[in-house]
Amino acid sequence: MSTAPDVIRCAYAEFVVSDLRASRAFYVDVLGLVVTHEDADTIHLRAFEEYLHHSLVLRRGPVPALAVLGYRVRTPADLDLAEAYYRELGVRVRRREPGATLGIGEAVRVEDPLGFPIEFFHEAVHVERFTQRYDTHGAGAISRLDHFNLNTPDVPAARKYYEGLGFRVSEDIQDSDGTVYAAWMFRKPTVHDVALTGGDGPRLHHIAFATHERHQILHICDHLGALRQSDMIERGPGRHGVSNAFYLYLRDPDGHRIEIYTHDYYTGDPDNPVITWDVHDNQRRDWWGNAVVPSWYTEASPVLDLDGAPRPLVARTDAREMDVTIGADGFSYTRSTEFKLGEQV
Ligand SMILES: O=S(=O)(O)c1ccc(O)c(O)c1
Ligand SMILES: [Fe+2]
Repeated sequence: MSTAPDVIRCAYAEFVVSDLRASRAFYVDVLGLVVTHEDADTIHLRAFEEYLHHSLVLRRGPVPALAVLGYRVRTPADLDLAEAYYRELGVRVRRREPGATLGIGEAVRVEDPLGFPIEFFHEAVHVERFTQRYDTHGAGAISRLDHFNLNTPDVPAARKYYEGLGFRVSEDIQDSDGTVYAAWMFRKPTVHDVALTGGDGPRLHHIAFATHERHQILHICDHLGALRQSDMIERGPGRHGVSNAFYLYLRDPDGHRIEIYTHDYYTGDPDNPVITWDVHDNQRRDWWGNAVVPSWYTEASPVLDLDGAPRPLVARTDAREMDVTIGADGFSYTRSTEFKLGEQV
């Protein structure tokens, strides 16, 4: 294989949304993201610690879907490496002129081997960093984009592909037969830039933004309650087993899943130990043993190809986590010698 591009981190996502006004009310008025640019068809948003043009683009369109996930690479020369690397993989590759993505320089956009639309870029417009603009932060201040979570049918194959890009595993979920249900992989020194969640794919399971404090997550819950929009809360708040982050999952007006996630832990040393969880450990997904709602396992956003058409799904053939345990409750244990029957839907 030719040399892979040097990926620094996950950097942005572009969602197609059906009602830009309703999406703006959620992402700006509730989540408090900063508007870098908006027009009749798009809103470009960033979180408070971000100084690149955007980390989320909302684009008005008929079919809510993921349009692209952006990874930042270390140098402009990495774009040539990306182009050669993906052409060698035999997938569709497009070079994009500076500004083809507003605020972003020259880029290479591909349909990766897992079926996801991925954009590699280096140059981007710098905008005001609101890190200490406490005059603008709400009580639910969001600091930055943290990770992507992807539904893909074959987690070991997806792990191998991402290892080829220099990503390392921090944690995973397996069973005693060696079936892998999920894996968390990183380039920046945190638990993940990308998580691979076993399921029919390619689908986007969620993107996550990080806050510094748990109370900021709790405020978002209270804010949604005050708006009588608590139905946007899908799962949590709670404490993850994997990653140890305090978490909340929201569904935006089109159903795109957004996680709000307190900072996890440092993974930057070369000997960072991998944590493997038993799929029957009911503290793996929620440290307090709370069940994972079924929709969290079954629902996700479709993804578009480079022509803007929704990608057909490939069904997972390995065992499904929801079949072997409902979230953190069904047929699982708190202490490995004491199985308990949880509720099964
Ligand atoms: O539910 S898990 O504890 O496995 C989990 C851990 C980290 C995440 O970012 C996530 O979405 C889910
Ligand atoms: Fe997540």
